[in-house]
Amino acid sequence: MTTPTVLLDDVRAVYGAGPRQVTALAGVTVRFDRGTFTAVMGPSGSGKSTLLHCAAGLDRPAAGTVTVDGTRLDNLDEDALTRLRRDRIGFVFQAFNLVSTLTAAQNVALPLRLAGRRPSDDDVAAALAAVGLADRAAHRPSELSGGEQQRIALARALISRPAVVFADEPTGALDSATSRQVLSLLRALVDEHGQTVVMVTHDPVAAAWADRVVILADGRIVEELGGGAPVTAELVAARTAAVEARVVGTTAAAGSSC
Ligand SMILES: Nc1ncnc2c1ncn2[C@@H]1O[C@H](COP(=O)(O)OP(=O)(O)OP(=O)(O)O)[C@@H](O)[C@H]1O
Repeated sequence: MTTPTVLLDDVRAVYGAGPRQVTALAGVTVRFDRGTFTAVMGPSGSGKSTLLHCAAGLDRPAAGTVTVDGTRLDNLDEDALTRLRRDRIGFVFQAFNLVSTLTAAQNVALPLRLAGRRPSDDDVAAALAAVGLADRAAHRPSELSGGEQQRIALARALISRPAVVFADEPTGALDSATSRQVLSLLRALVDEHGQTVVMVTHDPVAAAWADRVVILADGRIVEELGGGAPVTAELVAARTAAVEARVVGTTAAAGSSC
């Protein structure tokens, strides 16, 4: 059996306290194996971002354990957790992707420099070329489009080779051609470099690039697609719509009993 790159074991996450407490994850157990590409889907509010944040060590779960690359995150203090995130985890998040004062090349080199390893200019140039941005090396993030910024984040993941890349709606703001570019780069991280990718998305077409789709509802995994069988956009759309209908049905039934 392969060792999971990321393992969540009965993870619970809550926000707030008292009557306003919200259970965002109600006991999630899931593994992401090395060299696999998983899409995480589910209705709005189902816990997708919370799952990603817990798995990436950005939030600490209320209960349960998260293991990344063999290290249990609950055993780490904040400094060790920061180092693990920097060294072993790649982020393709729209909110905190790139450092605005650094050029594209400097942003690509940043995680390795912080880890005390200085990538050569050639390595940085090769990573930028791989994402089609060789001619943008000296640009700052504000001088790049949203899609180009996402690709810079991917170039960073190419050069620092983290154990796992977490992507939160990486194609949410992109046109379909740029989306395809970003998704094929994520696919290449898995197929050509044996890396592990976990991507939250609402888009069945994006999810169809993954090997496996995990569907959340109300903080629980309610369905998994893939695992050998092909994941098509049509199948993903049908299954996510069915889950959504069940959630809406449950909410309507709960509402009508008040
Ligand atoms: N900071 C917070 N404070 C209180 N509740 C929160 C907070 N963040 C998320 N929640 C709640 O936790 C639940 C899960 O939220 P989460 O953001 O993980 O869902 P999501 O599936 O990513 O949603 P979306 O698709 O809309 O981004 C929701 O009910 C949400 O309202």
